[in-house]
Amino acid sequence: MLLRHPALQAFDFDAAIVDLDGTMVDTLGDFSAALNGMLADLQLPAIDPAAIENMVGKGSEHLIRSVLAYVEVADVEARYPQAWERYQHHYLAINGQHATVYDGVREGLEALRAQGLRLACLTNKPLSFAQPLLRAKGLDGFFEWVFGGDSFERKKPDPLPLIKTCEALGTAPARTLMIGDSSNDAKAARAAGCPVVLVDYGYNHGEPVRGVDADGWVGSLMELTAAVVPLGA
Ligand SMILES: O=C(O)COP(=O)(O)O
Ligand SMILES: [Mg+2]
Repeated sequence: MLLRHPALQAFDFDAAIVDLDGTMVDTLGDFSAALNGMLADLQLPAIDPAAIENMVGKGSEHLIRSVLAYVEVADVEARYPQAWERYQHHYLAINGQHATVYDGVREGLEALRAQGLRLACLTNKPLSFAQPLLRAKGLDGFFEWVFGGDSFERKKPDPLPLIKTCEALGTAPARTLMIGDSSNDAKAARAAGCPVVLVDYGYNHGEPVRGVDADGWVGSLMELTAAVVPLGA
């Protein structure tokens, strides 16, 4: 664990905004099942989860376009509408079945709530995927707000979704901690003026997460809070 922001060391925040894929839930199995279902329907070759991992993080539209390009579709835009329709069909059918909550997430969220922090979930996933996933994993009750990649005009790494989430929470960005797993979360947080801490186990486009401009890195949400919250005290 490395925390280099004074507010992180004192853990002096009013709220936290938590990313979903790669931070709270390992959804690579879901992505793989839905994308390979889509590819089979389009009579295209299958893709390996290891290749998918590097494409996750910028929302479903970007993911589908990246996968179509990866399997060497000649005209990605021509195939895109059918691909998106098939992807949605498969994703909603399997949502959560091949996904697991990372160790320390539940305990970490409980500790953040015990500190009196307001919590929101902000993901680039479509809201219609995110809400049932959080419910299926028993994580929905932690959050006052859940926003998806289609909740606002622009997605992370644009700061707009973070600014809008702070507005919904009624908290100042400087007192609202972003907890994520990728450069999208960190860039959005920097531009919005939120401190940002990254977990070191998620999806960061195949790049080392410690190379991202952030205020700290942790091995789990529990580790983040255990250092600062006297549990049981
Ligand atoms: O669906 C994605 O692209 C990733 O979503 P995330 O913002 O929860 O990491
Ligand atoms: Mg993520």
